[in-house]
Amino acid sequence: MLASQKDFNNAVSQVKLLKEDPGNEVKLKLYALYKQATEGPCNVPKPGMLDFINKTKWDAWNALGSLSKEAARQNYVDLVSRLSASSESPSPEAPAADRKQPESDSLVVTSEDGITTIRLNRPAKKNALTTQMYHDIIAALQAASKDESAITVLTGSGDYYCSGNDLTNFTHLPAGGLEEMARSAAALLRDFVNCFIDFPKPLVAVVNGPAVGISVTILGLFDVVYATDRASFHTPFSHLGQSPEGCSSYTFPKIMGSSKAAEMLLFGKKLTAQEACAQGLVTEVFPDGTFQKEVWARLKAYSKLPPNAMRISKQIIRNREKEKLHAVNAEESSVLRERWQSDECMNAIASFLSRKAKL
Ligand SMILES: CCCC/C=C/CC(=O)SCCNC(=O)CCNC(=O)[C@H](O)C(C)(C)COP(=O)(O)OP(=O)(O)OC[C@H]1O[C@@H](n2cnc3c(N)ncnc32)[C@H](O)[C@@H]1OP(=O)(O)O
Repeated sequence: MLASQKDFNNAVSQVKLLKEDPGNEVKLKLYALYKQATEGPCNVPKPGMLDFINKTKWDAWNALGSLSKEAARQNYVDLVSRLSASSESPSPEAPAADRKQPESDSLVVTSEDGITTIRLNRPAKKNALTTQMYHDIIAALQAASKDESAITVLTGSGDYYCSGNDLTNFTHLPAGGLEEMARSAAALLRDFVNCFIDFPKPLVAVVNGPAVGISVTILGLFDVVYATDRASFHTPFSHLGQSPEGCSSYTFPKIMGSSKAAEMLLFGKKLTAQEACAQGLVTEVFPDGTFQKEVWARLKAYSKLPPNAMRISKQIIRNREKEKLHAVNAEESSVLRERWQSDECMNAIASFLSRKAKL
């Protein structure tokens, strides 16, 4: 559930009461989120090079891209709540007191009205997944599986749902070189996907914009996928010298039939939201203008259903598949470990990073 105008007004007042100065970087972030929440995307001319302070503020606001006013309001409220919590002594009554917050601001986890929302929050990079974000999502899913909420949601901030794996992850070579990088990425991938396979509660994807790579493949492991009509679904693995993950080599043919799955997974055919819905990957498509309102109203109603009944029903649906899914995940991760060390893959990533290639 997104923060209300009242929550936002309270957060604005709370900022003035902070006991510690949060520092310039955080203040800049608060400024940008405030402008986005109250005025929408940056729509004023860029200040001149010498107007250093206003240019820095403009850059911060502009970096939020087309993040919706509602999401900016939510991010502002979350940030203020974290700042307030860290400047006060811990209170045992605090609602999410025992939830370990993600290591970085690139993931925002909130719980309200029976719904835990995990929000990818790197809009300037189209919510591309850094190594830290994979770890944070694993931790967030583990916490959500044990918290009080009935439903868990994954969504994105800004105009993209997620542009997939952050391709710069491959540039941070450890001491053991490429081989070690591929080994640890494969282990991380396997742990990450296992969390989706084993997640015990209803898991819903709120796909707020285009989705690429691993953010598309894991949709086959969600219970329900709602998408804006602006969303698209793209798995360009061959273009990147890579191969499918997220159990998609098994779930996609099962969901959409083998030839439609092959067109996506081998040839990288990008689907519109309507096409993805017709092929069963998406549950329902909503007009972008009413997407957030309609989806959250519906989820709020579903979250009132008896949670144990939903868990047990999910268990019956998923249990007979689990062993197979784990085996598929292990195989896909091990094939990718080899792929990531191939010339095809290295050349594709180098091309993207040198700005020669884009999807
Ligand atoms: C450990 C587990 C590993 C699991 C493996 C998973 C496999 C995959 O997920 S494969 C899919 C990988 N993703 C991509 O190949 C997408 C690459 N990005 C693009 O082609 C384009 O950025 C876009 C089509 C998504 C968007 O294009 P658009 O023109 O609208 O925006 P940009 O100016 O390109 O993007 C803004 C900004 O964000 C950076 N960025 C976007 N996506 C990624 C990404 N996946 N990795 C790294 N960086 C990304 C982009 O470079 C721009 O950055 P700058 O503003 O600094 O230039």
